[in-house]
Amino acid sequence: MTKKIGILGGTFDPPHFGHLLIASEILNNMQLSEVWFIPNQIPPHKTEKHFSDSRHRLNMLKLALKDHDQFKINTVELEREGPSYTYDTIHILREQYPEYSFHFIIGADMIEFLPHWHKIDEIIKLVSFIGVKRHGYKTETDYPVKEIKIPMFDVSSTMLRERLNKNESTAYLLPEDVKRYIEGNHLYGTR
Ligand SMILES: Nc1ncnc2c1ncn2[C@@H]1O[C@H](COP(=O)(O)OP(=O)(O)OP(=O)(O)O)[C@@H](O)[C@H]1O
Ligand SMILES: O=C(O)c1ccc[n+]([C@@H]2O[C@H](COP(=O)([O-])O)[C@@H](O)[C@H]2O)c1
Repeated sequence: MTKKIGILGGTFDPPHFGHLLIASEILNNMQLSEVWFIPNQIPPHKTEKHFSDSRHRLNMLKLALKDHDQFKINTVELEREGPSYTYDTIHILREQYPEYSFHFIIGADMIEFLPHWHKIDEIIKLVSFIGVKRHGYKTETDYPVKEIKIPMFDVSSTMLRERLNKNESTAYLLPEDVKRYIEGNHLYGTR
C-alpha cells in the first residue's frame, strides 16, 4: 500500500519539543501516514565535534516519542559505521519500501547546508524536501525544497545542552522523561 512517510533525520542530542513540533505540523499539513525519526550514527557535517553516544541518543528519542503513535524510530543509520550519509539511507529505504514515498523534513540551517550534502544532486531525485523556517537562517534555495509555514520555535539541542550544563530551566523545551534520563545518566555535565 502506498504510504506518505515523513523523515526527520537528526542527531537528537538531545531530542526536544522543536523536533516534535515540526514533525506534528508537517504530519498534519502534508497528510502523512507517519513520521520516521532517523538518528544518525555519525552526523556527516559534525564529524569533528563531540556528540553523545548513539545508545543514549536512541534511548532519549524513545522516551520523547513514546506517546505518539504516528511517530516511529528507524535505526537504519545506527546499523552502519562511518558518517551517516543521507544518500545511503535513502537508497536503503527505497529498496526496503519501494511502495512508499519519502518526504525529508529539514530546518533552515540544513537548507542552507544542502549544497554541501554528499551526492545532493542524486538525493533530490529520490526524495522530496520539506523545509521549515528557523531563526537566523534563510529558506531561499536553488534546490527543490517545499517550504511549509509552521509556528517558529527557537529551541535547539545546543541551547539545551548549555542550559542543562548550567542547571538552568528546560521546562516546555525538553520532555520531562528525557530530562530525567539525562540527569540519571549525567549527560551534558548534569550531576
Ligand atoms: N526548533 C527547530 N525548528 C525547526 N527545525 C528544527 C528545530 N530544531 C531542530 N530542527 C531541525 O531538525 C533536524 C534535526 O536537528 P538536530 O537533531 O541536529 O537538532 P538541533 O537542535 O539543530 O541540534 P544542534 O543544536 O546540536 O545542532 C534538522 O533538520 C534541524 O534543522
Ligand atoms: O548526507 C549528508 O551529506 C548530510 C549532511 C548534513 C546533514 N545531513 C542529514 O541531515 C539531518 C539533520 O542533520 P543534523 O546534523 O542537523 O542532525 C540528518 O539526517 C543528517 O544525517 C546529511
